[in-house]
Amino acid sequence: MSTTVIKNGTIVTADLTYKADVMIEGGVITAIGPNLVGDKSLDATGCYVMPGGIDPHTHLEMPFMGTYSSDDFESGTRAALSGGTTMVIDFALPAPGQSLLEAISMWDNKSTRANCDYSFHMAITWWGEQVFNEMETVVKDRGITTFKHFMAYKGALMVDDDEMYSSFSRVGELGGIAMVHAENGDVVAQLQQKLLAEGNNGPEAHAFSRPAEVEGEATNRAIMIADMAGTPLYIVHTSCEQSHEAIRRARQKGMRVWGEPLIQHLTLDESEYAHPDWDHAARRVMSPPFRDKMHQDSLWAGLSAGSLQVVATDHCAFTTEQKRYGVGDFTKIPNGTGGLEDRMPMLWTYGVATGRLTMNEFVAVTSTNIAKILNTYPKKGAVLVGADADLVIWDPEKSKTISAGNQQSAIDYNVFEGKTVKGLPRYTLTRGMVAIDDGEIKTQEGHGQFVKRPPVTPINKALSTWKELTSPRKVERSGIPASGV
Ligand SMILES: NC(=O)NCCC(=O)O
Ligand SMILES: [Zn+2]
Ligand SMILES: [Zn+2]
Repeated sequence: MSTTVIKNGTIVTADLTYKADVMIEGGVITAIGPNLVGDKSLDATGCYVMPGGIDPHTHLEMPFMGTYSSDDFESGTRAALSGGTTMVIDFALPAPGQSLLEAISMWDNKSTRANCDYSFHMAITWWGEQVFNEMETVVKDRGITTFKHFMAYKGALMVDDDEMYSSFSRVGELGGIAMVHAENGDVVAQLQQKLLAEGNNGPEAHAFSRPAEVEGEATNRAIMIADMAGTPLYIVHTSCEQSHEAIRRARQKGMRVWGEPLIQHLTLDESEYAHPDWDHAARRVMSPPFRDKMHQDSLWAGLSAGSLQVVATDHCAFTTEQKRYGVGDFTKIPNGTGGLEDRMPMLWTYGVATGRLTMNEFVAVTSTNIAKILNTYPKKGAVLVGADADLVIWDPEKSKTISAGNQQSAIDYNVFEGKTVKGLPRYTLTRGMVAIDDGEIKTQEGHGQFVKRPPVTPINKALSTWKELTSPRKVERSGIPASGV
């Protein structure tokens, strides 16, 4: 088997920065050290050699709001690799009433085209004995250990507290992790109707219908339900201080909860919805909506303080034509934005270059933390001997201005249009294969493999041990008096 050596670079991991070469053979890292010699070499002079990004939140070719998201596993993972991301985790989404296993086989079919490795989360969109039973197969046979619950999208995907508690309890029993889209869907539905009745039907009303309070309330509720059910909880797209505050407070009390801000919420704000061009505003409609500077500062602070752990995209891209389904009624605008290609360069530019994050924190929040949470570390998220050679050779001097005209995503606009980023991949490697070569796309459709993830992480073990130790105990009494009646 031939060997490749990445030469003259500086390795940056979540905890170390040092100069060394990296040897790759058969898709894995086989040596790290000075002066390595291989059959081929990649020059990393002036670059950082980092674990490829892992985006734990994508929706590729997902049926949603009467249409399908426009990036599929081919274009989506091509966009990912182009921006230095080497693994995505997508959501297998059963229609209410549909078998979980049937939904997974639909996702299996779509994902055969992936250019990089991937895994799935399972969405719980309804509850019943069948779901309860199938969850075991999902975890044990399919290696899918994370279960997402939508607290919003009333009448479609939303589950109620009763269903969440039942499902969370089952997730805990199986050694999995519960996830939530935390917004109070009942309140959102009422606000939407009120706004429409008042004639507020433009895309800006989407943001009015989803204030930070609906997110904060739902986040806190999900955390308390998960703690009572004894399962670790991952909050997707944490967008505001109210939600961050609930996560921070719970973590300080020893509860097992993680928060995931998106690159969009960190760098784009609510003024986008006030844009005079309907299309501009509608293209940025997503849930939760973009917030103001106070919320953005809270998210950035959470990443550096460690109260928020992961930066994702929630990549769910719709074309302008699809967004126009909602002309005259903002509730019909398909919710979602793109970001797969831009997450890493945007976070580097607005995070590392501004001093909000160290390079090591950048690696932690784009790759290593989520690899650990999802129990796929150190196969993924690491520069270590034995790890998959999912690597990005990051050139801090390379820059570009983001434009839909030269992006990989299939849609006709980019929410970051016009932003200049400095810090881009010189090479992106997926299991040792060079997929991005100094801007040239060399991806290989179908190269991506499904990554199974074992249940019962160290966090699951610790939580279940603690819950068992502190569970209610019957008081054994010797002399119980006769009943008084
Ligand atoms: N976030 C969003 O608006 N669309 C994708 C589906 C979801 O994650 O809620
Ligand atoms: Zn969501
Ligand atoms: Zn999502």
